[in-house]
Amino acid sequence: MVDGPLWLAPMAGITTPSVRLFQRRLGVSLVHTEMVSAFGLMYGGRKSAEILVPAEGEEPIVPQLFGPHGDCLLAGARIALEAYPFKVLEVNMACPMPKVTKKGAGAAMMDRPLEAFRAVRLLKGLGLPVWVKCRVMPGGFADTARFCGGLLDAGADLLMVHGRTASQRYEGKADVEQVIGLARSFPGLVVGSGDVFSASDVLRYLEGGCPAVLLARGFLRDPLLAWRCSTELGLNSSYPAVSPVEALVELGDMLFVREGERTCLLLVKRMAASALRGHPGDAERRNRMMGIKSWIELKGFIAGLEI
Ligand SMILES: Cc1cc2nc3c(=O)[nH]c(=O)nc-3n(C[C@H](O)[C@H](O)[C@H](O)COP(=O)(O)O)c2cc1C
Repeated sequence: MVDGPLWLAPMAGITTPSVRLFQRRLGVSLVHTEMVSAFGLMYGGRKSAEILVPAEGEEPIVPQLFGPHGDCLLAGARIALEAYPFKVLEVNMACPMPKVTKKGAGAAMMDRPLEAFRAVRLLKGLGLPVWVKCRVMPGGFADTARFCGGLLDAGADLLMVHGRTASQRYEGKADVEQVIGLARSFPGLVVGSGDVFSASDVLRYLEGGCPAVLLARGFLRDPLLAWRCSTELGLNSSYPAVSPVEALVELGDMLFVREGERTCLLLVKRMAASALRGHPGDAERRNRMMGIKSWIELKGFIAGLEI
C-alpha cells in the first residue's frame, strides 16, 4: 500500500488537506487526517465529517478516529467508510489531552487494555487493516510490549508508537530506544514517532527496524523537512530546491485558496514562529507577525525573513 518510509503524522488542527498535499509533494508517501471524534461522526457533527474529506491526489490517506470504546469506534468507522472508501482505519490511543482522556478516549484507552483489544477486534470485522497509534507506557518496555502484543494478537496490522508517555504529553525527549526495542520485538509492525527533526533521526528509526517514521513537529520547525530527508536518504522527491521561505509562501498560498484566510494565517504563523525560534531577534519578530491580519501582509513579512 505504501511506497516509502516518510509518513505525515496525524496532527489535530495542523494536518489539513493543503498541508497534506504539500507534504506529499515534498516526498511524504502517506498522510493521516487530523484525529476525528467517532462520537462526533455518530451525532452528525459537521466539523468531524469535514475533517474526513480527502482532497484529490492525497492517497494513501489514513483516517484516525478516537472514541472511548469499541462500539463507538465501530459506529464512527462505518460512517467514515460511507463518506469515503478508506483502505485502512486507525485508532488514536495516544492523545493525552484531558478533554479527550477524561471521556476514556485517546491515551486513556491504554489504561483499559481489554477494551482497547476489543476495539481492534470489532474494527477488524469491517474487513480492513486496522492500525493503532499509542504511546510508550510509564512502566517501561515490558509493559509497552505487553500492550502492543495484545493489540497485535487482537488483529492490529500496524502500530505507530510515540516514544513519550501520556503524562509527558510533548515534553522531554522521546524514548527512541524503547520504540526501536518494540520494532525489534515486532518486526515490520512498529512505525516510529517522536523527535524526528532531521534525516539522521529518520535513519535511526529505520536502522532500528521501523518500516516508516512519522514527521510531526519537525515539519512545523522546518517546512522543508520531508524534502531534506528524502534527498539526504536518496528517496524520491520531485520537489525543486527552494528556500524554507519560498516553501512557506507556497504552502500559505495553498492554504489561503483551499482552507481560507483564517486557517492560512493560523498555520503559517505557527510554522514561521517555530522556524524563527533561536534566530536573533525572534521574540520581537514573532510578536510583530502575530499582529498581522491578512495573508497578503503576512506573505510580505515572511518573504523578508531569514529562516
Ligand atoms: C499540535 C499537535 C497535534 C497532534 N495531533 C495528533 C493527533 O490528532 N493524533 C495523534 O495520534 N497524534 C497527534 N499528535 C502527536 C504526533 O502525531 C506525534 O506523535 C508527536 O508530535 C511526536 O512526534 P514529534 O516529537 O516528532 O513531534 C499531535 C502533536 C502535536 C504537536
